[in-house]
This record gives sequence, structure tokens and C-alpha cells, in this order.
Amino acid sequence: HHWYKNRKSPVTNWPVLGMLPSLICNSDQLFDYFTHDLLDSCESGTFKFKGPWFPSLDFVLTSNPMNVNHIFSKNFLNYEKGFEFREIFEPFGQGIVTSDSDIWKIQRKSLHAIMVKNNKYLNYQDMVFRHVLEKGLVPVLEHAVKHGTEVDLEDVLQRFDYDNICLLALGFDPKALSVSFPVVPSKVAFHDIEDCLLFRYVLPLCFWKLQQWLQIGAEKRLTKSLEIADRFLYDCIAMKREKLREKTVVEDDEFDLVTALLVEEENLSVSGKVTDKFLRDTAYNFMAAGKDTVSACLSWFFWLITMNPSVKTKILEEIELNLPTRYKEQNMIMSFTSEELNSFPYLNGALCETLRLYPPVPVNHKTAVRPDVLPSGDTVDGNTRILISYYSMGRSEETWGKDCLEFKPERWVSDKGDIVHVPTYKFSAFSAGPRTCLGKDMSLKQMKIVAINLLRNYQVEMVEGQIIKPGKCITLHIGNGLKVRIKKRVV
Ligand code: HEM
Repeated sequence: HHWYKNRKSPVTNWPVLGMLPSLICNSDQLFDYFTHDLLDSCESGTFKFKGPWFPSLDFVLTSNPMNVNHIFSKNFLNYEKGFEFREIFEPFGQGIVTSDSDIWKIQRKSLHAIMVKNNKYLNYQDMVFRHVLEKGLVPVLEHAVKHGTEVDLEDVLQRFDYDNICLLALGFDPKALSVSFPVVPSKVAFHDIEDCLLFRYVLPLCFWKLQQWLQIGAEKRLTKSLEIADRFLYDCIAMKREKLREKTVVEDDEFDLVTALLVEEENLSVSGKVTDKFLRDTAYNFMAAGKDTVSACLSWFFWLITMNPSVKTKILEEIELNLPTRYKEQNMIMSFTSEELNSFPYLNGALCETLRLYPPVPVNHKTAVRPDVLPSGDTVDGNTRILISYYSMGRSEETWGKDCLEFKPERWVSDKGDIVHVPTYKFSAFSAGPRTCLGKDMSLKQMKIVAINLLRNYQVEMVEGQIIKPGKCITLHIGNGLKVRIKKRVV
């Protein structure tokens, strides 16, 4: 009866073990397995994965845009991160990424007021970005050009991201991006925490809870790394409080997130609640959300344009054509306003195409509060884990056509040369609905500026013989990095 019931399933549903063996066998290429082995065979773009009988690891996997619209917008209140998710990601505390209901609303309101609405903070963002470009990225690239050394471009960009996010959140420059490629303990700790949390996510709760109690394996590593990260965060917060006590006016170049929260306390919905723990949780979540995403996207972008030389040529032509006259001289560090960046629709298309094929957040998590019927016709029970595969959505033939696996920036440029906008429930790299990414505009702006500076001034050549594939991580990195040689480009 069991075999008969499951005869149409694209993977074997074993008695007792469920579909776990197939998942384990494909853990090396999980997102392709979700896309091609599970979802491609379901007309509704939704697959019910059966885990072992005990403990239950069942989940509903979907890449159907109508379901995404329903889960993230139309029936938003029925789909939360959920208690189990918060338990697993407990180092995030009561921050925006893992919270629901009122706690999430307070976090979202305060972060939105600062990251999107506060002009002083937006100016600070631009200042920090220019600083990291000028004092971090360019000297490291120049060093690589001068010595002809091979560099891991992904590592360079991750360090760039880390310095940028630390300055944005805490006003502290860890100088992770410098020619000596130093080991930065807080950066290593954040990375380790992410690694250990991924373990927790795929293991049954009772298993990692036991490990935690015994303080062995990944849980032991997690405790140590969390101590390092917390010490770093609380030290930075104490320094900020001390600085503010000494000053009456905060300069524009000191207006980081923690300072902004302290200064703007009365105007935010958190009056009287800006405790050290609140600041720690807010900063931790902000850093976790923004720390590796830009570098992941840029790494895939440089690899994709190297594999597609005609795209690279077109981007360079667009840069030369639309570059403001003040930058016609070579070797200058170029920064742009958002309006100026609108003159690069093809570059925008190439970045969107990268995000479509390699979304830095490949899968999102939701929990159904009450039973529901999805627009695809699939039913979900209350307390069901739902995984939304952004990776599979970007590779759906139904949404993107027969050439969905090809890298074609042209699909994002209209016949008139304008940017084509795709609804967020179809192109969900930054998620959709009320929980859309708060760093979207900033990230797109920063990625364009890095791309223009690098492409115009340097020639980035891939080292032969590399295997480029996603690594096992919460963020979609290139597993083994991206080894390149950098040369100066002559215009
Ligand atoms: C290419 C770059 C980025 C991508 C693709 C991206 C993608 C996403 C996605 C998919 C989510 C939804 C996650 C979820 O629901 O759990 C998200 C949320 C978020 N992102 Fe980003 N992100 C990027 C960069 C950034 C940066 C640089 C920051 C901050 C400096 C940031 C801040 C946030 C925050 C605060 C949230 C939580 C929003 C909420 O739950 O209300 N993101 N991002």
C-alpha cells in the first residue's frame, strides 16, 4: 500500500526513513536537487517532502509565484518565522530576522526609519562606502596588480562587505580588507556561528539540544564563537555610549546604526527600550542580514560576465558612454548618485540576472500558523515548515521562458532602453511583501559602484581549472572561492 500510494513521487519515500536518503545523497547540490529533482516534476511548483517518521522533518517546498504572493503578502499574518526557527536561530535574540508579530513590527519600524528615511544615515552610508572603497578595496587590488599575485576575489569582496557592515552598524572599522589579509576574530566568529546554525537547521531538535547540553561538537564551537561575537558587539556599544556622553552634537561621519538608535530614541517606537541588549540584537541581525550578500552576488557576477564575454563588452561600452564627464580620467575612484546610476540599465540587467540565477539567499523559511490552502491547490497543516526556493523560482521555465538557464541581461532592458521591472513575487531575490529586504536599494547601488570601478580600471582574469559551484552555506557563495589575476586596464 505504501509503494502504491507513493508510486508517482519523483523520489522514493521509504518506510520509516521517508525521503531522507535522497536528500542526504544530494546534499552536495541541494538547490539543484530542489529545482530539478523535486519541483520540475510537480505541475503546481510545490512538493511535499516527507522526512523520517520520528522525529518529523516534513516540509512543503514551493517555487510557485502565486504561492509566494499568498505567503508573503496576501495571507502574510498566517505565515510566520515560527517558534522552532527562533529556537534554532537563538543567537539572533529578539532581532528583525527571526522575530514575528509585535517584536518584528518594532524592529522593522526603527530600522526602516533609519535605513530608508534618515538622510543623515543615508549620507553616512555613502561616506562609509567610499571609505572602504578607497582605503580597502583599491589598495588591495593595486597590490595584487603590482605583485602579479593570484587573489581570491570572493574573499576580497567578503572582507570588503565585513568592513562596510561593521562601520554601518557599529562605526568600527575592523580593517579585514588590507594587503596582509589579517585574521579578524569577530569575522571568523560570525562565520562559525552561521555554520553551526545551519547544522541545527538540518538536524532534529532533540539531537542538537543534547549536543548543546553536553557542550560537544558544533554546539561547543557555537558557544565559543558566540562569546567572541557578543564581546565584540557589547564593547562597540559601550564605546558608542561613552562617546555620546562626551558630545552634544554627533558629526555626520559618526552616525552609525547604534548611534542613530541612541540619538533618535525618542522619535522611534522604542522609546525607553534602547537597552544594550536591544542594541546588540538589532546590530547582530543587521550584520547577519547584510554581511555576505553583496559579496556573494558580486562574486557570481564577475564569474558570469567572464563566462559571457559579449556581456562584459556591452557593460564596458555602456560605462564609457554614460560615465559623467568628471570621471573620464582613468584610475579615479568613482562614486555615483542613485540618479546617475539609472543611466546604466544594462549593468542593472546583468546584476538582476545574477540575482535571478544565484540569489544570495537561495531559500527562505516560513511556518504556517493555521491550516491553509495555497493558490496552487496544495493544502498545508498548521505548524508546517514551508521552504520557498528563490533559487528554483529564478530557474523556472514558466516564468522566464525556454532560455531560463541562460545569462541574458537583455531581459531586464525594454525596447526603449529602460529598466524592466518584474513583480517581487516572481523575482524574489530580495523577498516580497511587508518583510522585503531593507537593504535592497543600498545593495544595488553599492554593487553597481563596485562593478563600474573594477571593470573600468582593472582586467579581472580567472585562473584556469577552477570548479565553480555553490558551497554549503546559508548564503549562496562560490564554494571554493574565485581565484583571479588582476591587471590594470588600459582604456
Ligand atoms: C544582494 C544583497 C541582498 C540580498 C539578495 C538580500 C536578500 C534578503 C532577503 C531574501 C530577505 C528576506 C529574509 C527573510 O525573510 O528571512 C532579506 C531581509 C533583510 N535584509 Fe537583505 N539582502 C541583501 C542585502 C542586505 C543588506 C546589505 C542589508 C543591511 C545592511 C540587508 C538587510 C536586511 C534586513 C534588515 C532584512 C530583514 C527584513 C525583515 O524581516 O523585515 N540586506 N534580505
